[in-house]
Amino acid sequence: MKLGREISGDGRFVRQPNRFTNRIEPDSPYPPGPGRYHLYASYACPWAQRSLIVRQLLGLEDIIGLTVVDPIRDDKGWRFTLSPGDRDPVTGASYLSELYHATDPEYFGRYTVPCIWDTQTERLVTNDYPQLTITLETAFAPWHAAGSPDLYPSRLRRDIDAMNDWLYGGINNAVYEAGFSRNQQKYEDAVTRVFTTLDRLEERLTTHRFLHGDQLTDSDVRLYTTLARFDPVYYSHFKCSIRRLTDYPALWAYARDLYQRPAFHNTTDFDQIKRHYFITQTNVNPSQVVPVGPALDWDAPHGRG
Ligand SMILES: N[C@@H](CCC(=O)N[C@@H](CS)C(=O)NCC(=O)O)C(=O)O
Repeated sequence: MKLGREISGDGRFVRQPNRFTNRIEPDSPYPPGPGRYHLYASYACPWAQRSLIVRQLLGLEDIIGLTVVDPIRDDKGWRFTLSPGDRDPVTGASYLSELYHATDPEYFGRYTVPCIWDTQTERLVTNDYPQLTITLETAFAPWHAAGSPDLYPSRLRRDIDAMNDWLYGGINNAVYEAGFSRNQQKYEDAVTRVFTTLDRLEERLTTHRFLHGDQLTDSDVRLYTTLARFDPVYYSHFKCSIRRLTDYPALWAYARDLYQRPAFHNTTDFDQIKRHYFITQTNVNPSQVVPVGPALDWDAPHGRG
């Protein structure tokens, strides 16, 4: 993978900015509505799985289309080899990069999931993954299924935003900083931050069912996609190996509590996750050998009510 531009002079991984940041919102060039927008995602990717979970939790499957990319990227990036004829049924493209170049012929960064395509203008609207779940939770509210959870309730928005920022720096992106670091000290800084964050989360989830109390929110979705990958991938591949998720009783039970809900379970594919990281990230795993374990019982009773 092409990380060259994202490794700073001191060996630190600094993630590229999101290139497409238009918003789907009422009274804008991209108003929300059924059938117009199409999501491109990978089951392997934690940033993309957030949108997959939220789309299912809110019952938006018939409102926003979906194409899932092959978990294994080649040197031209994400491929549509899971779709009939190896082509995206919506655009006819073979590679996700074709959508990026159709939107901006000068685009030179990595071609990332998740992203949203507008079938009317035939352009990418956004690959701004932190905003994407919020958009599904707010702009698409008129199309949420009856009885679906309010993942971004007005009274908690400030707390959710603050928690999400803290999760990003402390764990969601910190595992990547540890894994992609080319400098011992920067790696140690990142890995220490990961485990300080997990220790604090363990304390919080010992007394709270979810991050913000009794109600499942957007923050839980963001934490879950990192926890699901922790023992199978980040522990070994990204060298986040001080402790395992399963060494934290409250966090491990919390992760199972979420996993056992259909929207989380249906979008968690451990095989695709492991094959993606271990085969595609040859900068970290040149042999491309995929580990067999770990054997984890995600279906064990969580005991959290
Ligand atoms: N959009 C963000 C985050 C999303 C992201 O990194 N997605 C990964 C998969 S987890 C991706 O699509 N990577 C493509 C690549 O590295 O070529 C970014 O630009 O870093």
